[in-house]
Amino acid sequence: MTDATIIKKLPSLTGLRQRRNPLEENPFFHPSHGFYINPSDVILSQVVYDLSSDSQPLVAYHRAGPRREILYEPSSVKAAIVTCGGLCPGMNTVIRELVVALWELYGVRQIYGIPAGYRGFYSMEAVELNPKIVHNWHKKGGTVLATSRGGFDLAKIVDAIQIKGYNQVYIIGGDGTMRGAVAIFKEVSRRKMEVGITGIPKTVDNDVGIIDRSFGFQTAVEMAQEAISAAHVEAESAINGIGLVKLMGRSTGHIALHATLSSRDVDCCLIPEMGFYLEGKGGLFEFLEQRLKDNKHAVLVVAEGAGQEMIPRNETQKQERDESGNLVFLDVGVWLKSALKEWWGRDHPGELFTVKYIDPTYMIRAVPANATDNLYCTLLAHSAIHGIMAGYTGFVSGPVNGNYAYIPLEEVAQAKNEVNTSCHKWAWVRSVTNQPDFEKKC
Ligand SMILES: Nc1ncnc2c1ncn2[C@@H]1O[C@H](COP(=O)(O)OP(=O)(O)OP(=O)(O)O)[C@@H](O)[C@H]1O
Ligand SMILES: O=P(O)(O)OC[C@H]1O[C@](O)(CO)[C@@H](O)[C@@H]1O
Ligand SMILES: [Mg+2]
Repeated sequence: MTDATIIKKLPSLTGLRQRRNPLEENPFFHPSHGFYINPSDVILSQVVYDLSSDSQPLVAYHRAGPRREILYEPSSVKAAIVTCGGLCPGMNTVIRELVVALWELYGVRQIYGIPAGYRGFYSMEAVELNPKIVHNWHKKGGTVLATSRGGFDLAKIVDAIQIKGYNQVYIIGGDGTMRGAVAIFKEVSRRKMEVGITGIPKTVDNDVGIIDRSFGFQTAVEMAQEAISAAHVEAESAINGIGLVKLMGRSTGHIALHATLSSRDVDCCLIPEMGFYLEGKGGLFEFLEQRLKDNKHAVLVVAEGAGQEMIPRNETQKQERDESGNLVFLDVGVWLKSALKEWWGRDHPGELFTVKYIDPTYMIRAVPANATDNLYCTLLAHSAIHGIMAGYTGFVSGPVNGNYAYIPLEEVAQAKNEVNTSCHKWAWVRSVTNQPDFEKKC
C-alpha cells in the first residue's frame, strides 16, 4: 500500500451506539482469529499492472464481512427488502438469504418484503418474512416478492420508509434501480434518518461495472446453450440452414459472447458494442455465403441490442419507452431473419434455404439460479447484512477480483460493464468463429 492509495470511503450512520456483534454469542459461530474483518482491510480494484509505465494511484475498497462492533441493536431493526427491474436467476435466493441470515446470524425479527418494486413502498402492503416462509425460495425462478419497472416516486418512497419505521433497506436491482437507490440514500441522509441503505446489483445482462460479474449471469449463459444447440441441430439438418438465436443484452453483449465461447457451435456473434453490416465486402451476407459453401449450415447468435440502428422504425417506435424510461427495442432476430431470406432469394433464386429463429429471451432468466449463482447470492446477502449492521450505508456489496468488497453506491450506479472489443476475449470470439472484423468498415 502506498501513499498514493485511494481508499473509497463509505458513508456511515452516525447516531447509533456501538455494540458487540451478537455473532460472539451465537452458538454456531466461534469467532476465531481473523473471523472479523478490520475496517482497515481493503481490496484493490486492480490486480494487473504494467511495471514499465508510470505508476497510477492504487484504488481500494473496504473488504466485506462481519465487524466486531456493530451499530444496531438487533431487536430494534426493521428491515425492508425490495426487488426492482427485470428478472434474473437468483433473486429469490438473495431474498431468502437476507431473511435467514438477518434472523439466524443477528437475531433480527422484523423483516418485510416490499411487493412489486419501488412502487410497492407506497402503494402496497408489505409482507412479513421469516425463515419458515422463505425456506425453499432459492429453488424458484423469478421473485416471489414480484417486481416492476417505473413507479419511482422519491418523496413517497422515503415517506413510506419513515412512516413504517424501516431502518435497514435492501434494494435488489439493476443499473436503473441503483440510480434510484442513490436518490433514496441522499434523501434519507438529507432528512437525517438513521436508515441503512444498501444495493445488491442484479442484472442478467452483466452490465453493472466494478464488480466481477452479476449474479444469475452464469445461469443465463448455461440456459442459452440449449437454444444454441437446438439452432445448430436445425441448421445442420437443412440444406443451407441457418440457426439464428437472439439472446438478452440490451446494451452489452456479455451473454451472447459467453454463450458463443462456451458453445463452439456458433459461426458469428453479434453484440451491441460492435456494429455490423449486411451487404458488400466484409459484410455478414458475404461471410454466410462462404460458410454455407464450406459447411452447408451456420449458426448466428445476436444480442437483442445489436443492430438496432439498422432496423427501420416509424415515429412512434422511435419514441417508445418502457415504464422506467428504457428505449423499447425492436426484434433484431425477426428483422435479421427477414433480411437473410430476402438476400438469399435475391442472390440464389430457386436454391433451398432455411432460417430457424429461436428466441429464448425469457427462458434464460426466468429460471432458478444454478449452484454457483446460488452460492454467490448467499455471499452477497451475507456481505450486505454485515455491512449494514456495522453502520455502513449507501453501499453495494460485490466481488472485486474474487474478494467481496463494499463499494460506494454512487460509483456502482454510474459504472457500466461493456464488452471491450479491443481485449483478448473478443479476439478469442473472432478466432473461434472466424467472423469478419466489422469494425474495419464501421
Ligand atoms: N435515474 C433513475 N432515478 C430513479 N429511479 C430510477 C432511475 N432509473 C430507473 N429507476 C427506477 O428503478 C427501477 C428499475 O429500473 P429499470 O426498469 O431500468 O431496471 P434495472 O434496475 O436497470 O434492471 P434491469 O435493467 O436489469 O432489468 C424502476 O422502478 C425505475 O423507475
Ligand atoms: O421485458 P422486460 O421485463 O422489460 O425485460 C427485458 C429487458 O430486461 C433485461 O433482461 C435486463 O435489463 C434486458 O436484457 C431486456 O432488454
Ligand atoms: Mg437496466
